[in-house]
Amino acid sequence: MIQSDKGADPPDWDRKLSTATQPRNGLSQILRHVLQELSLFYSRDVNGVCLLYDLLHSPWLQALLKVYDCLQEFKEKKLVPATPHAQKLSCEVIELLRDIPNSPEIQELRQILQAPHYKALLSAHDTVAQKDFEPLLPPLPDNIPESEEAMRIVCLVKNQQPLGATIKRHEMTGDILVARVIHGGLVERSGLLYAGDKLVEVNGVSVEGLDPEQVIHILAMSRSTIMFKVVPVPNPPVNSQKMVYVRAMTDYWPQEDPSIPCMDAGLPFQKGDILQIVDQNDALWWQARKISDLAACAGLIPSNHLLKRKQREFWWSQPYQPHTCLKSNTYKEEYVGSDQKFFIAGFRRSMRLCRRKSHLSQLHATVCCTGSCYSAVGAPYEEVVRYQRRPTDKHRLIVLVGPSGVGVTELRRQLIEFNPNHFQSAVPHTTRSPKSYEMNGREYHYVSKETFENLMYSHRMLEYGEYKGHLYGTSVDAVHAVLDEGKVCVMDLEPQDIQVARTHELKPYVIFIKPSSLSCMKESRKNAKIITDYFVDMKFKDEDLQEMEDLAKKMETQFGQFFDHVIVNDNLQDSCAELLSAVQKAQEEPQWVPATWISTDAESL
Ligand SMILES: Nc1ncnc2c1ncn2[C@@H]1O[C@H](COP(=O)(O)OP(=O)(O)OP(=O)(O)O)[C@@H](O)[C@H]1O
Repeated sequence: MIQSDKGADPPDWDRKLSTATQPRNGLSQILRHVLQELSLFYSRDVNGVCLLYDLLHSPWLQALLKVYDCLQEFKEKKLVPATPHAQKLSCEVIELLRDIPNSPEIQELRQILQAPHYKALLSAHDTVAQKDFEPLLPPLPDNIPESEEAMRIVCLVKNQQPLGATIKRHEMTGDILVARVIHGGLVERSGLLYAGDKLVEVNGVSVEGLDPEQVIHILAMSRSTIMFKVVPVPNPPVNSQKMVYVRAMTDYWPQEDPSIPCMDAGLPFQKGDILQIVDQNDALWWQARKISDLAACAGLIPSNHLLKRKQREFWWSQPYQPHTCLKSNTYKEEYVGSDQKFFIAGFRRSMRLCRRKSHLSQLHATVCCTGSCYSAVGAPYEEVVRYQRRPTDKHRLIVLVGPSGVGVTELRRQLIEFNPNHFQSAVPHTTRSPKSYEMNGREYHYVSKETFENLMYSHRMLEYGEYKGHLYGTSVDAVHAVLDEGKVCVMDLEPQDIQVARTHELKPYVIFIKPSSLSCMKESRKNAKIITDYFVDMKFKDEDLQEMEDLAKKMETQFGQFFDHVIVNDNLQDSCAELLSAVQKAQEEPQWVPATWISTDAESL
């Protein structure tokens, strides 16, 4: 804390400053004036002035402003090398030192001047000072025929980066044309070549009659500079489109796509990646880069339309397989955790056996196939925007997803127990009648089958299933009831139900709970129990863990594009901490969300 010595004389700041070298009109000078003014109030002991005086008077602020002023002065000066021959000068000094009687200082100076890194530094200095890094351009030919007047000679200096342009042969004329200029590449940054320019010569070699591959070979052989002679395209295309961000909903590997115009220019991506689309001029091939690497040159990706077509072709080329959904919903009667300290609504216990028995699972299987087949027929890209929840906005719904037994319920329970005033589950609906100790709206909302089915068919149910002849499910309104109280609603969903929850009103943040490796699971789940249909808890068998791992892989393959965060549930305490931090980030930090959640008139790609 900064303390002020009330009543004491103001420190002698003016004198200190006047002895220092002050740049004219610098910030230091302004500060000096402010302090002069303040010193009047300081002596009158005006409230708060001492604190401000001490702050402005602090040596670190003084030093910082001095540095700032020096930098400002330096910025205005034009940099001119003291000598462009520092290396030669250094050699001369070494020669002179030979004639001087030896002393420790002379010896040290000689050592410094002869050190290889120092010599390299001087050499680099001279290169820059003499500006001999600029390319030596070959002289223009004297006798340029009149017909070549419209030609342009472009010289590019090669560096480590690819040139960033593709070429093709015109089907009719056989001319070699620049097919596309890649955003962020050397060619694009030079602004000298455009898509449609006709190549006439490369490094003095005529390209007439050559294949694109032969031209590429000439380019590959060129060393430092490449000279193109081109007939410029009359109206070079201008990329005036705004940049769009999308979430990839499928994987794409250019190496496996024979239809890509230039495999080397392709951008591979995986579902869930956020891409910045920088060019959509071509109806089939767009240019994009990953937001994780925005400094990189863009790459080619199939357009929305083209990728959809590819997905459909692939889908139809597959042999028929009956659709088996990952998991359908079943509900245990209620949560009876042994260490439950207080009542928490909305906890269900599930079990594979029970699930298989469920009659409704068959019905649900057909419904949810649209979800599991999503990656095959759905939109390949989803437009996204950065969303930062405002403190007055409702909280985002937190959805936990994971294979049965991985610890979804355990993590959710621990999160709610951590702060039940902030985190809460939604109260589910059921068609069974309440037990004597149950209260409508506490354990469940008890409704008739007809009401339940109405909710189902009007899409007001986020999830539903059947257990022992009764329907169970969680409604959108039950989630809203939690959110309206200003709390964070935490629920677990089967992955095929995520799509139903993905609405602008709930803005779900999906966390995938993933099992760790089999060997780690065997160790960490030694004492863990699977909850069975008969309330007899059973230890995990090896095949349970293997099944969990297989299911997790399937979930990631089919639904990975929807996961905002992945937690590997190895150590329970670590996973709880990670869950808490992820949930906080979801509410407080900007996240990529579908553009349609933010503005209803967002254009679809
Ligand atoms: N990281 C962990 N380390 C050790 N035991 C764990 C861990 N996570 C969960 N468990 C235990 O594993 C068992 C199964 O967890 P849980 O009931 O949460 O599974 P689930 O994912 O909800 O599956 P289901 O939906 O089938 O009930 C519980 O006994 C739980 O305490």
